[in-house]
Amino acid sequence: MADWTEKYRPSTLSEVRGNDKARDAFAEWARSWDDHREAVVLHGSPGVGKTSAAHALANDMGWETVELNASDQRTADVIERFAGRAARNATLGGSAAGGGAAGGDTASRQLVILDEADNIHGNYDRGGASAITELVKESGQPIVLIANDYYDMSRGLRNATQEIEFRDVSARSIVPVLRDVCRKEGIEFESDALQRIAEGNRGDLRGAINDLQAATQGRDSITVGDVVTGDRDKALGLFPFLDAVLKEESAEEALQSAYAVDETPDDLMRWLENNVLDVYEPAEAVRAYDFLANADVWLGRVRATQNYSYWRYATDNAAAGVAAARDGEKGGWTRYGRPQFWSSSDATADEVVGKIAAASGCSVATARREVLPFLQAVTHHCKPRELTVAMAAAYDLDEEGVAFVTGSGESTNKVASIVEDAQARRDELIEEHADGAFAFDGPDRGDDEGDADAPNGAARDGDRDDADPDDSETTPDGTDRSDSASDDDLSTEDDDDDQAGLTDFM
Ligand SMILES: Nc1ncnc2c1ncn2[C@@H]1O[C@H](COP(=O)(O)OP(=O)(O)OP(=O)(O)O)[C@@H](O)[C@H]1O
Repeated sequence: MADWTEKYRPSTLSEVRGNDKARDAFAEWARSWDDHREAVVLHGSPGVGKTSAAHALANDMGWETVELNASDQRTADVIERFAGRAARNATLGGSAAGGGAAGGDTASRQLVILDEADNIHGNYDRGGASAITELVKESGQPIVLIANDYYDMSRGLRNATQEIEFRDVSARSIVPVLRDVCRKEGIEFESDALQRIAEGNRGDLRGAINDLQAATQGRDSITVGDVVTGDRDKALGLFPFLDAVLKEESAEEALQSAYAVDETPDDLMRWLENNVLDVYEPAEAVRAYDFLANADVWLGRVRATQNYSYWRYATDNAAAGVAAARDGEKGGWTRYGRPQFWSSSDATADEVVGKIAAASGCSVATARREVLPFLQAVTHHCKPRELTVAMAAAYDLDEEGVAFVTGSGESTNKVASIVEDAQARRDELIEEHADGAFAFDGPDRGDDEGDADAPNGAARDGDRDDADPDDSETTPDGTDRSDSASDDDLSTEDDDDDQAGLTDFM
């Protein structure tokens, strides 16, 4: 069966739902492009229609499109060819003259769509952030950059572009889309079923269409009872629980909420662990991680003894403890992330802690209890990226390992590119230190005191690997130093955006 999200992808901007203001601003950007000639960034959560809007706009304008992954090393070359200086006075797509800066034949323009603009990096990629920034500035063709996290983009790139935010699509806007799809597919529906799907997807229209397709597979009607009671529904019950613990309730109330959720303490702990950093201030998070570590100890005892009465101590720590770690109540809305390391967690965890222990010269138990939680905290969701690369290189982690430690999706480009860079980094170091130092530990950089203070080999390696931009002066790796110096997009200031207080951990 065809994928409905593709089948029903909007073909014109007017079909893009739920972001009217953004849509109008985007159309205006295109209409006035000749006057400003700036690229634009569309940013917002996954599945809210950014990429669809870009294609729909091109369609409305009669422009061709070329879609590239911004983090791909080859992208800078491709843009240079299509839209860089060389293309300023030429028309893309083969016609002889007209489009771009030189001519008035706007219909012959080519819209360059750069996906994953928040995932470009400058240190290891030749075609990294600064190359893209230069090309974006000089482009002879309109460029749309797509990003989930605007502030993950380099400052240089942000300064060189206009910005339009796509907000999460409200359930009110999602329901009519689902209704249209049902009508076109000849499916009878109960409105409440569509409403439930819309609410369950918290702003993600793509997710809602996927759920509708899954729930109606092989049938010609849908009722509330048919709405999937699988994973997504379970997560629904968890969101209020996460709000209760991380934002609203006292320790005692949070404990009662934990008993009311139909999940094991292991799962509750993973959900909390995966989301606490998105809500708590650093000092609160430190306290919360202490409680989560205690909960983990009790869960270990349950596993070892099969005595399930210990579960309550795990829950006490995970729910009441984490709630008690918070200073007062919190407001706002948080997009809670599902722990990604669900099924493979045990085998992967064993492999990862084994590698950490081997590389750091500590015991597996210490690696599991002390080093792993530390790494999970400082590379949460792969941020900061450089530190995550350094960690993956230090422990030779594969994609599964990086996903496990960081809580990011294993199949994402982000994780794949981190593993790729880590491998390149290992290769570089092996080459550099081939003179008798195949071990990953590189030459002493002359700050033995710092190393001696580091809690273990892991922190030392991460430190040495240029993870902290402030260290660039003392890093022995000349190549990297000059790279980052010439890369104005990775300014220390920028990195500091994400790394406040990081050095405290190291
Ligand atoms: N605002 C919207 N209006 C109509 N359809 C939408 C909208 N947002 C998403 N969709 C549906 O979801 C699918 C995926 O959306 P799209 O790829 O544009 O999202 P995105 O915001 O670019 O997500 P990502 O950041 O993951 O690339 C589309 O093909 C379309 O079927």
